[in-house]
Amino acid sequence: LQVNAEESGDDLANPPKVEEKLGAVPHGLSTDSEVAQREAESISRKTLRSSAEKFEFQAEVSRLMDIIINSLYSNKDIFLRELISNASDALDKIRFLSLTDKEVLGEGDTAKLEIQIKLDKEKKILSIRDRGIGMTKEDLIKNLGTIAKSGTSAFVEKMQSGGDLNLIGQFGVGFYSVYLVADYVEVISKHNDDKQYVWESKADGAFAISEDTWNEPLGRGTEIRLHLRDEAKEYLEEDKLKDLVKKYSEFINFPIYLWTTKEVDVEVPADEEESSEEEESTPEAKEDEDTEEDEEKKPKTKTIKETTSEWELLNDVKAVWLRSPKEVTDEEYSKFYHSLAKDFGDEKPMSWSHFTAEGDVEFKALLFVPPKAPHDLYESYYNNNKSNLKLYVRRVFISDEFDDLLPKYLNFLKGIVDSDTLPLNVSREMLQQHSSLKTIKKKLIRKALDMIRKIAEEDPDEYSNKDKTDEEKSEMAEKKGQYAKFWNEFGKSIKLGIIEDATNRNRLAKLLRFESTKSDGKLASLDEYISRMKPGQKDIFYITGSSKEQLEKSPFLERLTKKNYEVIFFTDPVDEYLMQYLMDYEDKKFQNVSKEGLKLGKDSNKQAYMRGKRVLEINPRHPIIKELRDKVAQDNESEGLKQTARLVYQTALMESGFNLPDPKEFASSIYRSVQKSLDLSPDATVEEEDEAEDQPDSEEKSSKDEAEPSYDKDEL
Ligand SMILES: Nc1ncnc2c1ncn2[C@@H]1O[C@H](COP(=O)(O)OP(=O)(O)OP(=O)(O)O)[C@@H](O)[C@H]1O
Repeated sequence: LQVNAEESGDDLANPPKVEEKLGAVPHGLSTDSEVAQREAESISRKTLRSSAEKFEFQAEVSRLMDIIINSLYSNKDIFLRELISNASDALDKIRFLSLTDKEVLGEGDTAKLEIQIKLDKEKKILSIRDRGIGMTKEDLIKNLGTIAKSGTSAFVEKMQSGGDLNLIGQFGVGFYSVYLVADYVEVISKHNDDKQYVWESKADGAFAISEDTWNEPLGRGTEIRLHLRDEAKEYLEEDKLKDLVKKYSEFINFPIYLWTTKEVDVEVPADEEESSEEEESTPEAKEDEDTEEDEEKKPKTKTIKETTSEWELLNDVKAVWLRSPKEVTDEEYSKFYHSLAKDFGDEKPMSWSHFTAEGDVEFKALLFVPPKAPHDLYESYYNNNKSNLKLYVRRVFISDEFDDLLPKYLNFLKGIVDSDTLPLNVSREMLQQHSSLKTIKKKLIRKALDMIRKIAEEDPDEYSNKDKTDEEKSEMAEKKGQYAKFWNEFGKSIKLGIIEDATNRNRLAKLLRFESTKSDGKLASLDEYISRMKPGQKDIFYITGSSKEQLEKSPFLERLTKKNYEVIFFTDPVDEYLMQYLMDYEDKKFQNVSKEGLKLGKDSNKQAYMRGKRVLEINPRHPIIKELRDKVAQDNESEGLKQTARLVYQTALMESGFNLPDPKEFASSIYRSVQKSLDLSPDATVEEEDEAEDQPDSEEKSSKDEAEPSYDKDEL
């Protein structure tokens, strides 16, 4: 596991001395005196290099740096994992580019995808170097100072209200944590498309950039040099760094080496006097000696202490997800989650699912439910298709921003997917179109929903556990309250799922929790509601409003509670919308108790029907009607008509307050009337849709409604 510095030929291994540099300036651009001056300037740390181009940090970044440099935060260790994580990201990027263009890797040492850490005790410098993608001059200016990311102000706000600095990585500003331990930082970087540059800053509002004409050429990649503060001397200890890498960066997928120096015993030839004495012995005496037993022979060597240096590998790069789940301990899963999610809080993930999918599309996946929702979970929800899963193809990292690997509502999950089926040597765009992705997505959703269901099943507080014995419950004590916690953090995502994912609507509805008139201040599920339904009760009753307190005063509610019906309180703004999609559950329809229709089932249905019909027929400018007309006018072939029928169906549902007795039939009748008005062929009707077959016409349906009231009039 150890690499000799001489063999590796690394310049970190043999830092050039100033005298050497003066003799042969690597890039040949500076005079000797300039080099000496810059070297002196950088070491004195009084000012940034005088000849450098100066920049001001963007205001938010500057505030962030102030907070960090003045922080009394005790866990300063975190800077190392942030730098290693950045180095690993940079290596992932160049490896990805090399899939389609091998040349980008370069040759010799430059092509080695690894991370190196080196200490200079004398100058108090800690250096971390990667052979990743590197940064151009423009990248350095943008990434390290002038463009504030969305997370910058969020993090500053968090810090000002006493937040935890440990979470810095989640806000995308991890680099700046270097100022917890250093008062002066240099970033030396070389991108394939640019010259080598040095970025430097003392976190005093400004940074400087110079073309690097004095350091050794990096080939490609980035070296971060931290000039440590006096109180951060501990980071010059090899053992400290070994511990930190073990603790925080164990799961980095590239080798991390530390340049270690140690004293070792070495055998050297015994000195000349002793050997010459031996040479002088007589031939007879020599013969006698030879015939004596071997073990009595004294070695002609001696042991001395010598200082040697070598690269020591600190991590084991075997990917957790490729191991068998039986072999991975809970602690390892937990640590892997922290490193993957850059979530270094104290809490374990709520749950995980580690599985292999086999068949036409093969992949391994490891999904986690985080302990907490990230600060920006629902920010720009509708414009963001990017999942939080890292996609690998045969162990090569492809992207952590892959579109549509999971549906949006599951974007709170973290994890990795490693596929054997996807091709390696194609662009990200082509990969994005690959047919296997649909299957992967489908399987991931299933597994994710199963994992969430299990959180509930294993929670002794959950209704589903009522039939468990006390012993089983005590075994599950650790999971007590987990589902309520899940619901608190991610309940909204489940509701969005019900709205967006028709295929899994029922599965998601099982995960729904709410308070009700009978839930006793706790959360209840729909299954629990059904189990408490009164004999003869056909529907699930709910009421929507801004708070439970307000709803409890509602006269609509009173009418039902008097008769001992349970009513669900939906108080989240998204609930009203949710109930437009969740029309039934286990064959029970949902009824809003504050809608007029509740008086009589038959009236309710008929009224809703008429209301929807009126909206669609009377308002020709309704956007859906307009779209419908355009579609039908453009294309009266069956595909266009099917789409149109679907549109009408959805609109009908929406416009009628989702109380339609039979929306398909309703859609059908509206559709026919639109067709008529456009004078299209009577053959091309919605009946072409499988689902719409054998529907009676609307008149018949209305009379059927009357014959089948949903409620017993007397009961209500
Ligand atoms: N070693 C590196 N090689 C190449 N680019 C780097 C390196 N370190 C930092 N960068 C660039 O600087 C940017 C800012 O880094 P920073 O650590 O603040 O945020 P981040 O890496 O995007 O997010 P996080 O802190 O969550 O890792 C990165 O996005 C990357 O573009």
